Amino acid sequence: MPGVGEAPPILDFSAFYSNDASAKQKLVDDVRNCCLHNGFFQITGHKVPFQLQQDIMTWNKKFFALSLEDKMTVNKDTTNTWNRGYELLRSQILEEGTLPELKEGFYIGDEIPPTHPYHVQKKLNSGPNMWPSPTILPSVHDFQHTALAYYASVTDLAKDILKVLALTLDLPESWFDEFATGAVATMRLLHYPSQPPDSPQKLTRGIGAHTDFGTITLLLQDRVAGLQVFDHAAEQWLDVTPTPGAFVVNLGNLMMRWSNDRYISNLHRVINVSGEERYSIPVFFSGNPDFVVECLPNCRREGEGAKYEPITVEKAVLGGYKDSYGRAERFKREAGEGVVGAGAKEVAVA
Ligand SMILES: O=C(O)CCC(=O)C(=O)O
Ligand SMILES: [Fe+2]
Repeated sequence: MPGVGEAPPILDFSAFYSNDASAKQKLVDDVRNCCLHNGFFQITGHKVPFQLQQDIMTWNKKFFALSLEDKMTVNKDTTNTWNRGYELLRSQILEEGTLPELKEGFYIGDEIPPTHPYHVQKKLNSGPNMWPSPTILPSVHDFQHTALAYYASVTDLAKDILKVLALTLDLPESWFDEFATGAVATMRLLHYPSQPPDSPQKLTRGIGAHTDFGTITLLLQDRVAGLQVFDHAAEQWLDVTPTPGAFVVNLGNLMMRWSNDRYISNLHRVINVSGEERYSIPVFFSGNPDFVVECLPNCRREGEGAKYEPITVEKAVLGGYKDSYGRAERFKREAGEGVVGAGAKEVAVA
């Protein structure tokens, strides 16, 4: 169990792929402890190639180095309704009362053609990606290839983590397989400029304190720190220092609900006061949008009932979307800045 005031531990996930039953059991026990404690852990020893992690991070930097005008050609608010493409700096406020967040993003998901039933039926975040044109980005092919290979590799890892989560609940390893088939997941490339020295410390955020809405999130950090996790026992924010090759894994609100609040979806935030640009890539794994989530076995104490009604993944995730963009828009209107971008939506993917 991570002690009070200790950052999420780094667990060696290779035990999951090994034949060493006691090492595997230790991994399961460690993951369970983290899920009960604050819903955060880190993993090394996974199968996502280090080179692929580096390549996608390089693309993250190259994409945000494009001019604003070029990035706006794939603006997510004007080009589509399924949450793909570029998100402007200061579009979101996840923490009420703070300033619009100092981050810009680029949303990528499974390459879903317009004829796919998910797109036709307007399922959660489902449709074609929004890639910059080759005139803007001559090597866009390599960007697509790298991003989709990374997406596939990380969503495979998410499915393996779900197998471990099943074992933590004394369920068969395959318990989440049906839920994970036809799963929707979204990744976002994120760029956090360094906070200007004159910006008010207490109100400035790269991303405000929030919990994620999906099932699990797998986050890759570049070398610049800034992510913090709230430790309720110690009542303090803990730094999650970047470790090369490691993923930060956290449970989202859907997993907390599914486990009858036994497992924790925890508050986290980013504040970048490093003086350097920060880059990160979260992948939010939601699950099959039509799958019905109802209280998992082994998650009720003696005599305790299910706290929540059964709900589809899609409904749970959409219901969790906060009005953070609306909040940022309102803030800007009230500050007399006018609305940036056309019609930002009242939804957030976090
Ligand atoms: O950039 C990070 O380190 C965290 C991002 C995050 O929490 C989110 O996008 O939900
Ligand atoms: Fe998050």
